[in-house]
Amino acid sequence: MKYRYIAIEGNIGAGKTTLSKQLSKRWDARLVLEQFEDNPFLPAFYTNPEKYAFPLEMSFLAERFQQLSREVQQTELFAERILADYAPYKSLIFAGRTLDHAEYGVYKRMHQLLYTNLPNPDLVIYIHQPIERLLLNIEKRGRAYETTIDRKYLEEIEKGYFDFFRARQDLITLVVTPQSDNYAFDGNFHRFVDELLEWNWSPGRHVVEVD
Ligand SMILES: Nc1ncnc2c1ncn2[C@@H]1O[C@H](COP(=O)(O)OP(=O)(O)OP(=O)(O)O)[C@@H](O)[C@H]1O
Repeated sequence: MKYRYIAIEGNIGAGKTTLSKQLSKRWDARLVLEQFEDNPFLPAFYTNPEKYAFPLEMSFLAERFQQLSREVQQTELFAERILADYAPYKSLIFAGRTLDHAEYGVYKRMHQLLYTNLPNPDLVIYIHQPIERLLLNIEKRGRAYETTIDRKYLEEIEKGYFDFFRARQDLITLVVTPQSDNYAFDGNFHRFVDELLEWNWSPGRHVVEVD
């Protein structure tokens, strides 16, 4: 298997979780899903970002490290494919936006200390969606605490991802813009992703046209 550990990434509301669930069934892969619903700081963060950003980021940091150590590191001996709906660096990107300079300094050190022990995905598929579409998706799913998410926040998170991809040319990242709103359930899109996994990608960021 060329790419055993794969992560689906993308901005808030891009459809990562739905696509990951579909692909994990298709590939019979071990599915690793972000557990954000259990984080009590998330609703608090959206009402008072200045006060709750730091505890939110620290709790995500610990929780995701634990989850990835368990699911990815400890299953390394098995041949099974692993599919996660987030990459280990996701919170680093969010923290770059949500924390102030000094807090981010502390956060980054903690992240480095913990995450150097975790493997990076062999391949990341970044689902790129226009901001308008993200806003519609967020509205449609109707999580009460997400109503304060605006265009500016989504643009900043997107920029965080793109800056990260530019800086980390050692990782393989495929940026894919789906053509239909229903892409996560679309057999053609699934086949397109299957084909992506046949290629020997060089490290770096690749923008891939969906056919
Ligand atoms: N590190 C973080 N800092 C702040 N907020 C975060 C962080 N990680 C996740 N979140 C928030 O948690 C919620 C869930 O994240 P996200 O929308 O990316 O996942 P999702 O709902 O599974 O996405 P998708 O629609 O692509 O499946 C969002 O409100 C997101 O902003």
